[in-house]
Order: sequence, then structure tokens, then C-alpha cells
Amino acid sequence: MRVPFIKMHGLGNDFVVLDARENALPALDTSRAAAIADRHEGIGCDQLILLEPSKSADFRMRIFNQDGSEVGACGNATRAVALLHGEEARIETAGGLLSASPSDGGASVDMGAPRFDWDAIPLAYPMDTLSMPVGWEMLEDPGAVNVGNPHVIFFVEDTDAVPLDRIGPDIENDPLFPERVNVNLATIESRSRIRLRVWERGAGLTRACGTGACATAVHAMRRKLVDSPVIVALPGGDLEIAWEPGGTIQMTGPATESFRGSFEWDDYA
Ligand SMILES: N[C@@H](CCC[C@H](N)C(=O)O)C(=O)O
Repeated sequence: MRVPFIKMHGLGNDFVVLDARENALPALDTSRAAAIADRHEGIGCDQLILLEPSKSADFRMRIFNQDGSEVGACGNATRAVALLHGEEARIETAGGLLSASPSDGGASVDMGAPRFDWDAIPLAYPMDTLSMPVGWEMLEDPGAVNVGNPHVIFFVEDTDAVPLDRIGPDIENDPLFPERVNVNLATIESRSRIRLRVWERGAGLTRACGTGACATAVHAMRRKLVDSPVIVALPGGDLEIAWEPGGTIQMTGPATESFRGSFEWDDYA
């Protein structure tokens, strides 16, 4: 069976999108998702995105990391599928119901309300998520935010001076995070600009992480280090994030379709 796919990206965070809204696909499991996402043997991407019909929204978006794990949210992919859909959309995800409006070359997305309770992150045991009494090597005093997926955020002098490729996996897999975690390193450049690098759970270092930008901006606003809206500058480019306490997060930024192709489903068993 040949299956069409669309290659897209948001600021260099790249996706293989399978559109099963009209024509159903066989069940997608962890090992097939990982095989398709594999950059050496497969088509290759940071996240595999599966669009399906939804009873409660315009469509459902399922998100699989490069390691095949299915997760609740992906900010950059949400902008990409909004662009693909071409008009305002309500999108069902495992992390919640989102609404997105495509714009010229990108989209704005209401990413829902952030959660801060320790068991909503989730953490293994209770602690204050605004200032966590834990650390790894030179990284200390992080905060944690769940924006449909779990994030830990460290403020550092210089994001490039930290060996995130070495420390990221240790933090991602620390028993403090029972569902693993996305690791964000942020430098506050001004009250309107944050520099950010992200080690993504299940995908490693990526050029950009939309939910990482949302979680980091919200955490910096809770610590009163920046104002809303704020620009979050990632290696792949900039996102604008707006949030007021008690409200939902608005994320605005670009998305791009790269090419379309097809593959043999059984080649990726
Ligand atoms: N790249 C994404 C986040 C994808 C999911 C994440 N790795 C997780 O495991 O939660 C984004 O743009 O938000």
C-alpha cells in the first residue's frame, strides 16, 4: 500500500505529515512511527504527525516523536497543520483542544492554559514548580510547566556554553520526571526577548520547539523577568508568545511545506 506524505517544518523543526482525515490508514504503532522518522533508514523527521477525523473538533492531530513515543503537544507542528488546513481550525490533541488561524506563511495558535501543579507536570514528588530545589551539574533552580507536554526550564548566562547534547539526556530521563521531560535552556536578553535552546524528549536537539518556547515564556513571565508578548529566539528562528496569568497561551510564527511524496507502508514495519 502506497501512502502519501507531506514534509513540513516550523523553524527547522521538521515533520512528516500523514493525512488520514478522508482515507484511513492502518494502525500506527511505536516501531513503525520510529522507522518512518529515522533519518538514516526512513524518510526522517523530528516528529511524525497523523491527522485523523475528530468528533469534537475539525480534525485530530496525533504526534509521534522520532523515537516513536506518542505525545500530547507539538507547537511547531500545530502551526504547520494549520497552514495545511488553510482556514481557522479547532484541533483535537492528546494534550487538549487547540484553535489555530493560518496567516501568510505561518499561523497563530491558542495553545491552551499552562499547568503548574507538580503532579500535572508530572513530577515524581511534590515541590514548588516556580523554583525547584534540584540541579544537574552547572544547571540549577529550574522551573517546570506543562503546556500539553512536560517542560523543565533553566535560565543561564549563555545557552551555547552548556553542553546540552550531553546533559539533556540525563535530565530527560531523570526519575524526577516519570513521563520524561523536554529540557529548555534560556537566556533573558531583555524584557521582550529570550534566547532558547531545547533538548526534546524523544527527539534530542532540534532547531526549534514551539511548546518549549511557550513553556519558557510563561515561566519567565511568572518570574517577572519579561513582559507579554515576548520574542523567543530559537536556532531556527523567532516565535512570538503572549500570555496573561489565568489565560491561555498565544503562539505566532512561521511554518513551511517543503515537498510531497509517497512511501510503501510495509517498508516501515
Ligand atoms: N517539537 C515540538 C514538541 C514535540 C514533542 C516533544 N518532543 C515531547 O516529547 O513532548 C514543539 O514544537 O512543540
